[in-house]
Amino acid sequence: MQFGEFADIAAEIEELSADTAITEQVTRLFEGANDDLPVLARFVQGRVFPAWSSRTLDIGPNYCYEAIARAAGTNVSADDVEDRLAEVGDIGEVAASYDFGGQQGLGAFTGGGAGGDSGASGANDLTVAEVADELDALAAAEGSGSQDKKIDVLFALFNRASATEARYLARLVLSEMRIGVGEGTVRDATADAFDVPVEAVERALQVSNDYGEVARVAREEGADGLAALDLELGRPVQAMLAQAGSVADALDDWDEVAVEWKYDGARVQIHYDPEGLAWASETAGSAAADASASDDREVAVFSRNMEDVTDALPEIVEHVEANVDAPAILDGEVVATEDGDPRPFQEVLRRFRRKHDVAQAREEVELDLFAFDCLHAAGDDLLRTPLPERHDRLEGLLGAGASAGEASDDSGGDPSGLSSLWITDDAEEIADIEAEALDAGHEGIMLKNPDSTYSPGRRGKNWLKRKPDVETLDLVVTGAEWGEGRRASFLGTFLLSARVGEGEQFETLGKVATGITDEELADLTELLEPHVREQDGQEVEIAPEVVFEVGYEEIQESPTYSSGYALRFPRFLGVREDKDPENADSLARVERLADQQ
Ligand SMILES: Nc1ncnc2c1ncn2[C@@H]1O[C@H](COP(=O)(O)OP(=O)(O)OP(=O)(O)O)[C@@H](O)[C@H]1O
Repeated sequence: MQFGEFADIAAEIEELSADTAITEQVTRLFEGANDDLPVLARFVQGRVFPAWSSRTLDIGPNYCYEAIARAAGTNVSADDVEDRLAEVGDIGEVAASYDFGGQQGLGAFTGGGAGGDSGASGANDLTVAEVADELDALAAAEGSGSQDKKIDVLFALFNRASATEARYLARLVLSEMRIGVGEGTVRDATADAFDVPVEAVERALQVSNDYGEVARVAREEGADGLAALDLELGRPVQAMLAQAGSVADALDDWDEVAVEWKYDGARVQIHYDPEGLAWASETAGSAAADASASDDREVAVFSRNMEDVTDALPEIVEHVEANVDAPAILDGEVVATEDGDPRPFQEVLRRFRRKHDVAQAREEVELDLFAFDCLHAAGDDLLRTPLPERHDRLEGLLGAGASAGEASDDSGGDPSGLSSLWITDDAEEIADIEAEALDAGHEGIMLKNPDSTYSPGRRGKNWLKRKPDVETLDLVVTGAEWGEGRRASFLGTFLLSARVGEGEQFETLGKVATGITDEELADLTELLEPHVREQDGQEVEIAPEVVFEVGYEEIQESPTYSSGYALRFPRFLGVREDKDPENADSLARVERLADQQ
């Protein structure tokens, strides 16, 4: 297909606003695409490379302005281009505003690829394939003088472009296509153009992460071909994502909840094959130049954006080589630690970006892996497998540690890098796990549906990150209960009250027993014992003297307590030593908060 034809269709799509009309246009584009289909499926979204690829053009906007200026003529400078951009705000419009062509520089004839032998504009002879090849060559330029080479390639393309072609070329190069075509449009258009179920396209996209390849397979092999596409070791897939949610949501929706620590680090997807990553050797042609598919590595590590960060994380590579004993795709979090305690997650991101002196960076910032999921184990794709089974396979791969359903340990993981998973329907146990995670310096907990499969790229309801408490309450302790067993000498459960009026009266609204460590229990007992007024069996009445800060998920109307309200899932956050009962939260505030929910 001529690039001009693509540019005309892009211009038509840009004029449309209805999603259905846009999908129809993209469908027509795909139907008439011939060999260019994979490239068009990317270009129309503004992508030059497949979604799984780490490749970028790696050309700064200034170099692009420079190439446009050179193609526009001797009296135009990169600064002029930038000034015009500041005025109109769209690089496509700026590029389209110049009359390109006929600039006889070296670059006009040395595109570095297929388009070398044609000169002046107006010839309208740029093809989609040529543009793709030239951009491939541009991305491959590296080393000294590479920016000049890149400018030459771009100049040669602009020099042959009509105004409409230049508009979409410039936007493509700077990743600013913005014609209203997203991933969903391409998925639907692929299904419509080649008469395959949209679910089949969706699944194929999830496993391959390659819009071009999926469109080609849909056309040539139909639904069966799509069903045959599988995960490839070495080719990253999109990570499953989470929504904000509460323990109440989780317990209301599922019989049991799978609970994990929410580690404070950065997401990684690790591909491992002791025989060498298959995707690296199977990809031929331009894809072989891909940074993530260029050698016979055993381990590849990808960031949440599917950037290849393998070289920046040698200790993770070594860890996987030492601990994993079969081909695998692991999902997890890398955490920066110092003496076992997590450091701010920005330190991990800094390590991800590090290209030079990696050995020194490794000395400065220690990294630990917590693998919490597994998409492939020893030849089996596990996307359709429920979470606890995936976790069992993960445990099998890492060969040690805690397993699904086991009681809490105190590390949230083990030295092999396996993250712990607890399955429970007990809100108190969940709160304890959260308190441990927070104590260990992590972000909190993830709540996952134990029946859920792995859905790449989805921010669904099956993974909930527990919302931090929006509000906390400062409440007065007016009673307590002695603990049991090894906690028998400590006060354990604390009755909480809200203030009425100036603090002469208090009304109860809940009991808190979670979020408190053994050490804190001892301190709280010492603090409260002098205020005990009366004792009846295990229960004691306490004079209103001490104020607790308490988190909760919800305030419910309830006849159980004298205030007429009850806190759902209250958690102890600390003693407000700076507050007297007279400045504790009032029942009026509790009522207001309950109304606002
Ligand atoms: N046990 C875990 N399971 C899943 N994700 C976890 C876990 N521990 C830490 N995480 C991190 O939490 C993120 C889940 O939240 P979300 O999908 O909303 O990503 P996000 O947008 O990066 O959010 P956030 O900024 O809250 O981390 C994951 O991407 C991952 O990096």
